[in-house]
Amino acid sequence: VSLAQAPGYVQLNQYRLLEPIGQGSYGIVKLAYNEEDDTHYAMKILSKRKLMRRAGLFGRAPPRRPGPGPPPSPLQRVYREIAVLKKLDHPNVVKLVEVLDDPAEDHLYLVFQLLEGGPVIDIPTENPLSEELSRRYIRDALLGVEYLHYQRIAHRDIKPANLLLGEGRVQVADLGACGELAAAGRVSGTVGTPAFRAPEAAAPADKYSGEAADIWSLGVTLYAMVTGKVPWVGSSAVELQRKVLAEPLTYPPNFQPSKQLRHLLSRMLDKDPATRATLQEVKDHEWITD
Ligand SMILES: COc1ccc(C(=O)/C=C\Nc2cc(OC)c(C(=O)O)cc2Cl)cc1
Repeated sequence: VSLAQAPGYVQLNQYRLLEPIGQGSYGIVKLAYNEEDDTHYAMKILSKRKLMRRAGLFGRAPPRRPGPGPPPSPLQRVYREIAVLKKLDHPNVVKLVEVLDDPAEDHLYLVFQLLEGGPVIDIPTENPLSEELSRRYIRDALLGVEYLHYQRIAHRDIKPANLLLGEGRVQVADLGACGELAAAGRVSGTVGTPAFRAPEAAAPADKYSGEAADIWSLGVTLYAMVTGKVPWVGSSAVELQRKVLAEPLTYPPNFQPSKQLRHLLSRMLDKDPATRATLQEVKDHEWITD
C-alpha cells in the first residue's frame, strides 16, 4: 500500500498553516494563508488538554453558592477571552476573525487579523526606540486600553509582546489574562508577566484595581521601549516582586530621558496604586500631548 505523500503543511479548512510567528505560555501563533480570500492571518493555536492540566484539577467544579467562585480555569479563561473579543471593536484592539473549535479535537484555533509588523519591540535590545516613536506607540496602546476599561475589562498582561504593529498603528493583543473590572474578589496576583506586574498584584484582591495595574504595566512597557530593558530584574518571581516593591526606578547609565518623560514614568510607576496616574492623567501628560 503506498501512502499518498502527505503534503508538507497542515491545512485547516480554508487555512494553510505556515511558520510560527509567536510563542508564549498560552501556546503558539502561526502565520496562516486563507485560500478563499488570498489573505494571511495570525492563527493562535491552543491545546484544551494543556489548558485544563494547567488548571490543576480537571476543570474546576462550578461554585455551588452564588458570589465570586474560584478563579476561572485557563480553559474557561480562553472561552471568556473569545466571548469578550467577539464583542470588542476598536482600531487599537486586535480583531478576532473566527474560531475553529471542533469538540472532538484537542486543538482550539483563534484566527486573528495579521498585524504584519509584529511586536513593537523585542527586549532586551541594544537598539531601543526613540522617544518620538515610543510616544506614537504608547498613545495607540492608551486608546486601546481606554476602550477595554470602558468595556469594564482590565487587560492585566500589557507588555511589548502584546502590542502589535499593523497598518501603521499599534493594536493591543492577548486578552487571555483579562478580568472583568466589576468582578470583586477575583484573584489578582496570579496573572500577567512578573517583570510587568504591578507591586499591588500580590495584595488582597479588594485592594487591587485592574485599571491601576494596567497603567503600571503600560509604564514598564514605555520604559522598555525607550531603554530596551525592564526596570527591575530578578532570578525568581518572588525576588522580582520584592525589588518591584522596594527598589526605586533607575535608568541605565548611558540613557538620558527628557525631563517630561522621566516625570511621566515616575507617575505611571508610582508604587502606590491610590496615587498612581490615572489613564486620563497619562493621556493629558505633556510628554504624551507634545
Ligand atoms: C514578525 O511578524 C510578526 C507578525 C505578527 C505576529 C503576531 O501576531 C504575534 C502574536 N499574535 C497574537 C497573540 C495573541 O495572544 C498571545 C493574540 C490574542 O489572543 O489576542 C492575538 C494575536 Cl494576533 C508576530 C510576528
